[in-house]
Amino acid sequence: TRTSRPQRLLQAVCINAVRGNPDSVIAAIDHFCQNQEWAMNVGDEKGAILDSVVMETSPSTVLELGTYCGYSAVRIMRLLPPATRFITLEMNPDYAAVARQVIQHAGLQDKVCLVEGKSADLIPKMADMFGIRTFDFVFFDHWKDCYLPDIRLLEDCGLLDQGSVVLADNVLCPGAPEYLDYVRSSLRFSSRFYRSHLEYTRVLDGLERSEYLGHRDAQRD
Ligand SMILES: Cc1ncnc2c1ncn2[C@@H]1O[C@H](/C=C/CNC(=O)c2cc(-c3ccc(F)cc3)cc(O)c2O)C[C@H]1O
Ligand SMILES: [Mg+2]
Repeated sequence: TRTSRPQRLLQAVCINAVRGNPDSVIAAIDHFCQNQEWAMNVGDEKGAILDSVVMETSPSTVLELGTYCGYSAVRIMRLLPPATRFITLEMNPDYAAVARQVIQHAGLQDKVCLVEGKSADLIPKMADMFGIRTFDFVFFDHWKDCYLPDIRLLEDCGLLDQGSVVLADNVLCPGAPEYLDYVRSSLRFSSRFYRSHLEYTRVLDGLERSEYLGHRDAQRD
């Protein structure tokens, strides 16, 4: 049977990227998506914003929802020290298999914990499974209608602390309107929008950075 797009993306990494060099893995994926086949990686333009938010947060614990091919896992972990706890969740076993190999090619397999399963099932188990109390940084890049239920779930499970940062991809395209309304109206978050473009295109998109302010009540009227 034909290979899948993620498998062809992995092939491009194996051929064009230098083993153990995360920047060459990122460049190989961006080149493949710009010149061969579009794929839903956060990409280089929004990736640069992701990099800056990660660096200013300098998190010790990181959670990513929606690994896909591992592009953002490599982007995030290439910036952080080996002691950082990085957990990424992926429900599709075929995508997870590709992501493991992309992450391995980057030489980051010892820093990344890829867990297969659905975020709603796994988030409540994070504390027990990994001994993690709270996440300093969370990257949302999974199904867009899961953004709102999952940020509520993270709050309910006590996995956000004062100062925790949640960065969400695609808040304009494909869009996450209910999620945006929630984080922008909640007194428990301080949010700001980073205007950018849909990966590898000129279509408008952006990232929303929401900082958790602590356990407060009430909704902004
Ligand atoms: C709930 C849950 N738990 C664990 N993994 C989950 C999950 N929901 C999705 N996932 C995994 O994340 C990945 C899914 C990501 C969803 N991302 C998207 O749908 C997505 C779509 C576009 C896009 C924009 C314009 C267009 F014309 C076409 C597409 C661009 C992007 O950057 C995206 O992230 C793969 C999936 O298995
Ligand atoms: Mg995305």
